[in-house]
Amino acid sequence: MYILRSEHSFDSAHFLAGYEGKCSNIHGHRWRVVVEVMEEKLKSGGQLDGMVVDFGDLKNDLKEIVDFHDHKLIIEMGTMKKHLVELLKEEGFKIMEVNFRPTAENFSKYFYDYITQKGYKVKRAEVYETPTNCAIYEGER
Ligand SMILES: Nc1nc2c(c(=O)[nH]1)N=C([C@H](O)[C@H](O)COP(=O)(O)OP(=O)(O)OP(=O)(O)O)CN2
Ligand SMILES: [Zn+2]
Repeated sequence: MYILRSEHSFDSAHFLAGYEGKCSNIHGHRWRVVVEVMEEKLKSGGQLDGMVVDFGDLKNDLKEIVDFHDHKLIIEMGTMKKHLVELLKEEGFKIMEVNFRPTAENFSKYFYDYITQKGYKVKRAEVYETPTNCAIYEGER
């Protein structure tokens, strides 16, 4: 099995509604997203000869989704008063509402699913909240 690894990072704020402790407050991370894609066989012939996929394509696809989250406040839908969210948006703050609790675990599956849907055979996606804390999602294959 051949495995390629690519990574990209984004800076964003979040909070964990219902969490007791400092993470219930809005705070930020430099989120590091690492994905691995795999293939049993390398491409044969042409531009992609001897490759799993072109690193450039994987890098661009990962960057596109990761950059979309950069410098935003990411909140779980329904966990902040609607009018407060609207006011913040009116003030020009970038708020991104997601349908999951924004934990490293949920983000790892979220990025796994996105890259899979882009057509890659994804082995795993890792999301680092801090340099030493990381969640991993691996598909069942
Ligand atoms: N299993 C998980 N546990 C926690 C998650 C998570 O996504 N999955 N997230 C958080 C918070 O987002 C928090 O920001 C992380 O805090 P902490 O582990 O305390 O990390 P710090 O490096 O900021 O801690 P210091 O002690 O301040 O250095 C919590 N748990
Ligand atoms: Zn956090």
